[in-house]
Amino acid sequence: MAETKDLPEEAAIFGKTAHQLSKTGYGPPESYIWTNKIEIDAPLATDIPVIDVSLLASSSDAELTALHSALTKWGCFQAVNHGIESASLDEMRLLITEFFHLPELEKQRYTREGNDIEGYSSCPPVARTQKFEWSDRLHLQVAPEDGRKLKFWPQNPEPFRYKKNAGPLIKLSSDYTIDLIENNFPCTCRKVLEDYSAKIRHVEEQIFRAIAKTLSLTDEDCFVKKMPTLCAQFNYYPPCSKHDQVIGLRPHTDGTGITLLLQDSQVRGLQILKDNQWLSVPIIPQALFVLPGDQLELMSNGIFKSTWHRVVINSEAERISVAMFFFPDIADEIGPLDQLVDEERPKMFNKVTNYKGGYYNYYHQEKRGIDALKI
Ligand SMILES: O=C(O)CCC(=O)C(=O)O
Ligand SMILES: [Fe+2]
Repeated sequence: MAETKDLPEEAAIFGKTAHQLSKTGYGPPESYIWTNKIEIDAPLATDIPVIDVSLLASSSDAELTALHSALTKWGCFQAVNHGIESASLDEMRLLITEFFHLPELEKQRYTREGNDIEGYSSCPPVARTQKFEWSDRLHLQVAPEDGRKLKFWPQNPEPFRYKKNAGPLIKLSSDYTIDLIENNFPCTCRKVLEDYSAKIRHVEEQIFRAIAKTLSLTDEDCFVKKMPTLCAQFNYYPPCSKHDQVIGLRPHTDGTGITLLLQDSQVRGLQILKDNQWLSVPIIPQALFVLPGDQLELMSNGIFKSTWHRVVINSEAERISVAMFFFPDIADEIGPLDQLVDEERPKMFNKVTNYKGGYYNYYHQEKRGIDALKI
């Protein structure tokens, strides 16, 4: 990429998103430059466990053992055979790409307000004490339905569907008409997200039931029942000429029960921290990358740990991802499950309500709120 000049700081940060900055032709402003070295080319974690969700659902002992081992040794896994067709995954990816390529004014209709988590923005809520991240995001609560803030749900990009079974996906505007005729409703961007959310909920339930089984819990639905809240976060990482000096997402663990992540199908960027080393997560286009969050660590009384991860930037190519976050209700008191506390494993954490509410305070400091709950 051509040499870039540095952009004057004030002009650079005033109301601009990472996407806008990437298009100026200047280098990233000072407030985006990280002083510590970022290993762009971290070794590829080729042996991240791959778990077959269909085998979990049929209670295969071998797969349940593999799941338990994946969660304790790696703290993450690639979920395959989860039942969501590749066309749906690609539809979601394309939808997100198209959203972030809408004119800035159009996207700004969905701008996040104040310290609200939901909406479109180039930074998460709460005062920033650290460097900015080279990414833009759209965060939406999907469930419970009565908590949706539809004003943040994009009406654009234009409704679309894709021609399936025709080699590479081709966007066909006429498919919209077909969809209208066949299904008698318009296939809006909202509808695509709703469809995807229903499918991903099903996957989450199968994974959580299997997790309960690996812990020999009496109630297989104990995690499922505790996670009524589903939020979608669409991430957009523009390319950056100084990609080894900026970060897409700072090191963090998710504040969720569990996160089901759809990665970009071509551009890598996600890294996990394993044994104090950053490793790059390979892309399996049809897989969902599963990360246990802080609240699973809490409920499992520390048997499973939330995993540190971050996102690095590519010098030439943009990257997108779709994170589906499953949370407990903020009014629900969350703590270690009784069945997982005994003399050998005494209670490790105090109970908490609204863990999510305090999450970003810790996030900006690269800390975990759960550590403050340790007994
Ligand atoms: O973009 C990615 O691969 C990871 C996104 C992520 O960690 C998040 O949204 O919390
Ligand atoms: Fe994350």
